Amino acid sequence: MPLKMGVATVTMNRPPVNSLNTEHLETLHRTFIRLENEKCRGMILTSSSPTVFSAGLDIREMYKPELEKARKFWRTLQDMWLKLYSSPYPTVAAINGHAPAGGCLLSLSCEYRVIVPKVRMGLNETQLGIVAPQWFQDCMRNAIGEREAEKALIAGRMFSSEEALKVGLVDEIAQNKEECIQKAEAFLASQANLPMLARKTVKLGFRHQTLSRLLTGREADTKIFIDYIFQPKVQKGLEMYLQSLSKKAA
Ligand SMILES: CCCCCCCCCCCC/C=C/CC(=O)SCCNC(=O)CCNC(=O)[C@H](O)C(C)(C)COP(=O)(O)OP(=O)(O)OC[C@H]1O[C@@H](n2cnc3c(N)ncnc32)[C@H](O)[C@@H]1OP(=O)(O)O
Repeated sequence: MPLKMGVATVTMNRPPVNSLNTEHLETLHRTFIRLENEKCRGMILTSSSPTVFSAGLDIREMYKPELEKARKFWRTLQDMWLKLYSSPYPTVAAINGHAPAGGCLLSLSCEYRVIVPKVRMGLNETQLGIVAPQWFQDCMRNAIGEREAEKALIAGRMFSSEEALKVGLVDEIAQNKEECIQKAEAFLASQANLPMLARKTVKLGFRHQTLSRLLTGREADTKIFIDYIFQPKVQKGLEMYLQSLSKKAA
């Protein structure tokens, strides 16, 4: 996590696809706490993979899990997201590869998004026969508005880079990762002279409702997740999806 002029670049590096397991989520959470403590002036979130930003939640964490491990997984995801979404410093996602589901959530939790061409992003859960949790949905709604979010979530739509720009899911398209980082740095530079306290107060004002909804209902949210994934039909669906992903690799 190099810090240049107080700006940190956080590069996710969990090959092959930066899927989010408990350990990876803990690392991200610790990183966001550290950046806050070190009074970081801005953060760029990106990936070391040339083709994938993040494949979202690690499906193996939800397939035939032990109860306590599944609870810990979900609470760690909540912790990581609460820290990122409420960060006092400006945040940019440099989306240098595909960003389905939880990968899309990570980018939606940043304030500004730059994407490279020919990749896809979106909350595709419906297409997998699972449901994007309420706070995932809220993040999409906050980014693109009620009507477009409803259409996208019902369909589990994956947007191309160009479609994402058109609907406002991302702010800019860059030609490659290098330009993506340059544009991310330019956004952070544009924020640098704003009074930090005023800036973060306005940001939290906009995000307060979405944050409170999860903060006040964390246990209920965890219970919904546990009850949902332990259903036999959901487990069957996850099994088939995992098989289809590894068949693709064979
Ligand atoms: C409103 C009220 C609601 C109430 C109800 C709520 C209830 C809650 C329900 C539960 C919520 C669950 C939320 C889930 C969110 C998620 O994030 S689910 C994850 C969704 N992710 C995906 O669908 C992405 C799947 N992956 C891909 O599409 C592709 O891998 C890729 C486009 C990202 C990259 O493609 P490519 O580079 O060609 O790599 P692959 O060959 O496909 O994969 C390599 C390797 O990685 C494995 N893998 C891929 N993705 C994942 C993953 N997400 N988890 C685990 N593993 C993954 C893949 O199997 C390959 O493994 P092997 O090499 O075969 O071992």
